[in-house]
Amino acid sequence: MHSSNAARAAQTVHPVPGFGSDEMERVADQTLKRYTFDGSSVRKLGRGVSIVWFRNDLRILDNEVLFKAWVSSEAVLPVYCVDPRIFGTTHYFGFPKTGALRAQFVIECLTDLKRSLMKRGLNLLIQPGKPEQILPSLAKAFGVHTIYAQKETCSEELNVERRVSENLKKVMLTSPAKLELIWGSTMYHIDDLPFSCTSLPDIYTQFRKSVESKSVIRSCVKVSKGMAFAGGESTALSRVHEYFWKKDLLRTYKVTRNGMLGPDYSTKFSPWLASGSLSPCFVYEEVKRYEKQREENDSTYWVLFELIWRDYFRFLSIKQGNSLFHTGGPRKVQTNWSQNQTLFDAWRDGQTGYPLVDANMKELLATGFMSNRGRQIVCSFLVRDMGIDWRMGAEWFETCLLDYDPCSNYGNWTYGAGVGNDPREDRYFSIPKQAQNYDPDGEFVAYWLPQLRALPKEKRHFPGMLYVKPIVALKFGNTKSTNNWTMGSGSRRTSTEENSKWKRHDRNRMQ
Ligand SMILES: Cc1cc2nc3c(=O)[nH]c(=O)nc-3n(C[C@H](O)[C@H](O)[C@H](O)COP(=O)(O)OP(=O)(O)OC[C@H]3O[C@@H](n4cnc5c(N)ncnc54)[C@H](O)[C@@H]3O)c2cc1C
Ligand SMILES: Nc1ncnc2c1ncn2[C@@H]1O[C@H](COP(=O)(O)OP(=O)(O)OP(=O)(O)O)[C@@H](O)[C@H]1O
Repeated sequence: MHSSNAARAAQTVHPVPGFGSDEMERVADQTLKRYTFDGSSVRKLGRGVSIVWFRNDLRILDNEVLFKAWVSSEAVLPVYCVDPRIFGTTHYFGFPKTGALRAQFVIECLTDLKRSLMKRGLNLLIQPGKPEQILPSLAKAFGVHTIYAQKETCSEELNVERRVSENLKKVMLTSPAKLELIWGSTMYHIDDLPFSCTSLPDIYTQFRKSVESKSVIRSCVKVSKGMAFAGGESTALSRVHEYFWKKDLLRTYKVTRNGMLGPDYSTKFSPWLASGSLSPCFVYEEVKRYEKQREENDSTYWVLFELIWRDYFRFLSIKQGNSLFHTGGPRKVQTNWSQNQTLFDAWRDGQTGYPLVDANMKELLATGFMSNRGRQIVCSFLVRDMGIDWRMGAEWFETCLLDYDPCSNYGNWTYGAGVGNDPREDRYFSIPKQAQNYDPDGEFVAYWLPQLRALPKEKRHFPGMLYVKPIVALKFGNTKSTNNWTMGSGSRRTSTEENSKWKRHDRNRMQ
């Protein structure tokens, strides 16, 4: 981002959570106190040294990896590897694999984690390099018996896990350290699913109903005072406190969640969930506590409903393997996507001529975040109105999103592109309808495109000559293309799209 843009963005973004550092620390300490016990009920049988390899689980609260390491050894070495591959490029289109904003967010997570660990007499070794090189040599140097880490599911991460194991055997010939991978990251534990991941239902609703009726969400793992961890996830815990308790927004989540502007229409938990600074089981327990103490309604349930989507995409990544990243998706749908660079650049830079799309893309660039509504709109616009290869959009999201997670990102993109596992998904988001329903006064677009603020509200979404010319015509709209781009050049058509009328596409409401 240019520095002038950055300065402008800094003035227009809301801090989430909106707490000062004192309040944040108080909330984090109080929350962790509730999740702390004296350790007397856990027998610490372990001997020797173990490594905790932190990956996407940058927290203390409800961290089973940390807990297992603690009970199974006398000394614990926490390590985070700054893998140079995450600063490489995305697979097909060569975007930066990690955009600057997510890199900054992860640095903040690490700083906080290190600070909390140090408060309690542990340290976090943050080492640049590949895990398969760093971990075996540390394991050898310290005579480590086990490396504990959270299990991942996508091939890049699985390859790293495999290489770590292989190198442990090479480097420690006589008694190699074990790599013990522990499930985490979802609300429903993989071992508690009523089916194996290979027979995961292809329809979300079937998955949800089945886990809701047959599985139980495990209690959070309690941290121990003896182990003396606390507070690394201060901002995450503060945000939960702020959203649920202080601002009392959980009560109305279901009616506000489709908003796009400001910090409070939705929880904004996703960056912390993705980096693992926040446990979804902790969020579940907080929802239950809120329901007991304040109110139980559709909104309180709906946060869990959304978290079950998150779980679903994680489990799907196991079932689908690399087909999740392939152009035809898990259903191997044959489509002639365009990779027209001019169209793609206009989308990426927020220069399409459609303020609703452009404002969302500017928000993504400036903040690393975009609302769920916005993501669905820009995804539909890219794949349906522009006919561009959905993987270009997905890889750009991979670069930019603070909450980037391969399963949720590629899972949602395959759905949006109509190549996901649910054959009923074929969704077109009409820009005029979305604008009318979700930004009727043009407040969102005027926020990110200040030049539109001077216009009357009803003109902000279709400012005509006063704004960038629309780069393509809408498939089901009445806006004329101004650069002679026609449906044939780079657009894709499927018979279902041609036949479908605009319908309400809120996936969640449809089910
Ligand atoms: C094209 C596209 C790409 C996406 N990429 C990602 C991604 O890389 N990482 C990511 O975490 N989410 C992704 N999402 C899902 C969703 O947009 C974000 O999780 C949500 O906007 C985050 O804001 P929030 O925390 O305020 O959500 P809330 O509305 O407050 O929801 C609470 C939590 O539920 C989960 N959740 C909500 N919606 C979804 C969903 N559709 N799929 C999976 N989990 C969901 C998230 O963990 C979220 O934090 C994507 C959605 C689309 C349409
Ligand atoms: N965590 C991840 N984040 C992003 N992409 C991932 C992740 N894990 C795996 N992938 C992607 O999955 C794909 C790997 O699948 P596969 O091994 O079939 O690829 P490939 O043979 O290189 O792909 P293709 O045959 O399509 O060129 C790659 O696109 C890889 O980048």
